[in-house]
Amino acid sequence: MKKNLIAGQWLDGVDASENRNPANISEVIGHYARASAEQVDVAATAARVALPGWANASPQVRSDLLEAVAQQLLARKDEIGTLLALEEGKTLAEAIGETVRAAQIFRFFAGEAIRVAGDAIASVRPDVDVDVMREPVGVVGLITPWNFPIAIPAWKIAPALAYGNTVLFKPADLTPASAHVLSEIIYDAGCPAGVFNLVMGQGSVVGNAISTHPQVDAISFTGSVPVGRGLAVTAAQHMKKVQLEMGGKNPMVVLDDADLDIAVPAVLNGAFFSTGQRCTASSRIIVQAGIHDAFVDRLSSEMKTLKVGNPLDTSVQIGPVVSEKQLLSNLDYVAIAGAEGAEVIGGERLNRETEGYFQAPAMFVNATNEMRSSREEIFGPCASIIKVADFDEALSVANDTEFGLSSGICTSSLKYARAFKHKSQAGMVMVNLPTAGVDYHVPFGGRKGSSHGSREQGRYAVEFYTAVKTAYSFAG
Ligand SMILES: NC(=O)C1=CN([C@@H]2O[C@H](COP(=O)(O)OP(=O)(O)OC[C@H]3O[C@@H](n4cnc5c(N)ncnc54)[C@H](OP(=O)(O)O)[C@@H]3O)[C@@H](O)[C@H]2O)C=CC1
Ligand SMILES: O=C(O)CCC(=O)C(=O)O
Repeated sequence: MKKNLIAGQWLDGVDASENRNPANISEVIGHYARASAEQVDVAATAARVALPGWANASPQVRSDLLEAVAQQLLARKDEIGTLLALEEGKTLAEAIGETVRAAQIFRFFAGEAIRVAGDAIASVRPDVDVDVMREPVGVVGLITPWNFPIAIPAWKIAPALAYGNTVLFKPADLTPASAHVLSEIIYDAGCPAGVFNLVMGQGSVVGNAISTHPQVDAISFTGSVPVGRGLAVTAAQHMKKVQLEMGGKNPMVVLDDADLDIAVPAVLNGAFFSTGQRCTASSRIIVQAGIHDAFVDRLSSEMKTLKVGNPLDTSVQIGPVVSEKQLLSNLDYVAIAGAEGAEVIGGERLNRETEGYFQAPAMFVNATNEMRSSREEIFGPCASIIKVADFDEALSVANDTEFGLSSGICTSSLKYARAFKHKSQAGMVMVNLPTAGVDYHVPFGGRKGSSHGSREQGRYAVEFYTAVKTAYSFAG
């Protein structure tokens, strides 16, 4: 049984989750303690008690801790990547890559910890100095999803600790193993008791207890739109700072002048890699009429060659869907797209040597942007192909969505690339690149229904994880 870390102690929970391999559902990866609301209370109190010590610790101490975590993640990337692939189902290469990305994030924020800066601004009054300073927000609750079970925790925990906050971390109940290893590494690196608390368990119990706890000052969440919206309301009721990263229905535009050698791999990657389980996945492929048929032919023939199977087999390109619930939901959307009049290519459940949640990638050709399958986030390896007449229609369809996380365009025209970068209503815009797969050191986030609050990652994370104080002093 893997335990929670509360107030510096590894503690049992009230019950436990059973973590199973989605590529081989008879294989149990481990049992993970689920905390109670009372244990969340103990963790929150410990985080509050630990806050002054950590907030006032030398930035070098915080930096050294984060660097030690980065080094351990790098040293153990193959072992952790294997565990991650086993519990979440992404391929070994993707899982090791995600572990390295987590290490790079910790290393980046090890640097940021010693670069916290303010402003000295001239006062409008004589002999008065004005200093704008950044202080920790306080106790932060970090609630993360299953699809990036080590990178998303890393991009919340590392800035939280770098800027002097104390942490309550709740990973997804479905994928606690990578989060648990990361927590052990943070503990072993010498993090003081109460500064970092791991509280595993279900969202309805542990997540709810964190988001309503009076000692928690701020909540950073990544996950679904309904839960995110609920957290925004709860945060407002409790006057907590909140940051939400939610869904996407990300468009990839392919213009007549696109290079198919760039566009097809970009769409294969953006739509189907990581089994389509990325909030940045390309799920609406908006293709200009002149290139449409050639693009669809080539995409469908290359899609059919993608090898779906056990993520530990290094020749496999697409691992299983994460859970039975998610697979059934994906299969429903495949049926919906067909019933709505799209021509469905692929998308069926697949049998492999072991019993798992395997699904063939799917294209919904001749889709329209009005179809449910083009409007709702599926979160599986499924992409609608929508034909348009010209750039203006492509842009209008791309922006016609409640979401606004990432978007992309494949074109050889500087004019259209530039126009798309400026007019796309998304937080992240890609030119001749997949909509998914972002750098770790630049801002991450979206607009409209995709995100709420300030940006994550890179130097922009300082906005969420610090509070600004303006200090006036009279020296006359
Ligand atoms: N934008 C993104 O990056 C992601 C989007 N999604 C979208 O969400 C859908 C469902 O995925 P899922 O993981 O179930 O997403 P959820 O939003 O349900 O879960 C995300 C996190 O929030 C927790 N949570 C759930 N309910 C509450 C609550 N009431 N209060 C506080 N925390 C809560 C979850 O806990 P628990 O683990 O117990 O459920 C998990 O840790 C996907 O199909 C996809 O559309 C999913 C993952 C990432
Ligand atoms: O595309 C990426 O690299 C990140 C995607 C992501 O953060 C997510 O799906 O939650």
